[in-house]
Amino acid sequence: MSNHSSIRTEQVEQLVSDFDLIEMEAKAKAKAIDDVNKFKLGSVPTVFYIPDFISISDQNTLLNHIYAAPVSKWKVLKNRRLQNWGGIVHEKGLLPQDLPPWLTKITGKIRDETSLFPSAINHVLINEYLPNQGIMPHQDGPAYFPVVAILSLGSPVVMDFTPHFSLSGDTSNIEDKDSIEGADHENLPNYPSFSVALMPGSLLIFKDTAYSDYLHGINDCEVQQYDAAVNAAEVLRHQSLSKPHDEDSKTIHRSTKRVSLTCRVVSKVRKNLFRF
Ligand SMILES: O=C(O)CCC(=O)C(=O)O
Ligand SMILES: [Fe+2]
Repeated sequence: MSNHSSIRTEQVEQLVSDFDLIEMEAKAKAKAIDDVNKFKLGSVPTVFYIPDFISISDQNTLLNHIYAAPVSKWKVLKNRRLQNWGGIVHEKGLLPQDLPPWLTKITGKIRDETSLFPSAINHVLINEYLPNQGIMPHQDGPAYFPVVAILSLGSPVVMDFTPHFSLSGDTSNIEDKDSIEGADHENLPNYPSFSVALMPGSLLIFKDTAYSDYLHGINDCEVQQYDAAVNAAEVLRHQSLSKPHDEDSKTIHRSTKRVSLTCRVVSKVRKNLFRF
């Protein structure tokens, strides 16, 4: 074989292997999308709840890393404590800091197994709540790509979603616009209020309308009703595996701390302090 044709053979082999790789990646992505679609919850686009996303031993390892951080890493707020990882989020973008390996292990798994994020997750907020603490209904800031993944550790809680049209400003898909001027948003059939119970080890992801037209929050009560939760059966399954409970009352007793990891992408990343 001449030199020429062997070079060409190598190029063809390289192309074939590149093509195989692209095909394998596309197949893996399609499979991840198929898999995550099985975990869609409720009627509002789009909420996913993946129970037991990480094992109990991985939950403990994560908690050990979180509590190994220096006390100064905690920012103390009135109703919770939080650690910020990945850098400072400014209006104009992220002043980035590398995530530690114990966090990239989990953010990489979230991205690979869901295929819902456009690029590597580069920001993680860790919130810690005592049993009587919560988070006010809010919408996540505009700096984030509009998909959020929340990994739960420790005590279960109920997260409430309530519609808030004025925040999104996009009412194009609502037929009766006059009706949203009034305060009675919650009765619009396409925008029901709903709750999701967040059990330890689970991953909640929300995007689309659930992200843009809803507020999310956690009540600051030690005892929370979960009968209206769209995944109420999941709580029963989880509780029957652990401790005795009162099935009739459908309540969660928050007996210990809850720790959550809010994982997001800040698309605009600042290269240095003064330029973008
Ligand atoms: O702790 C949670 O589950 C929610 C946290 C949250 O909404 C946020 O950090 O924006
Ligand atoms: Fe939030």
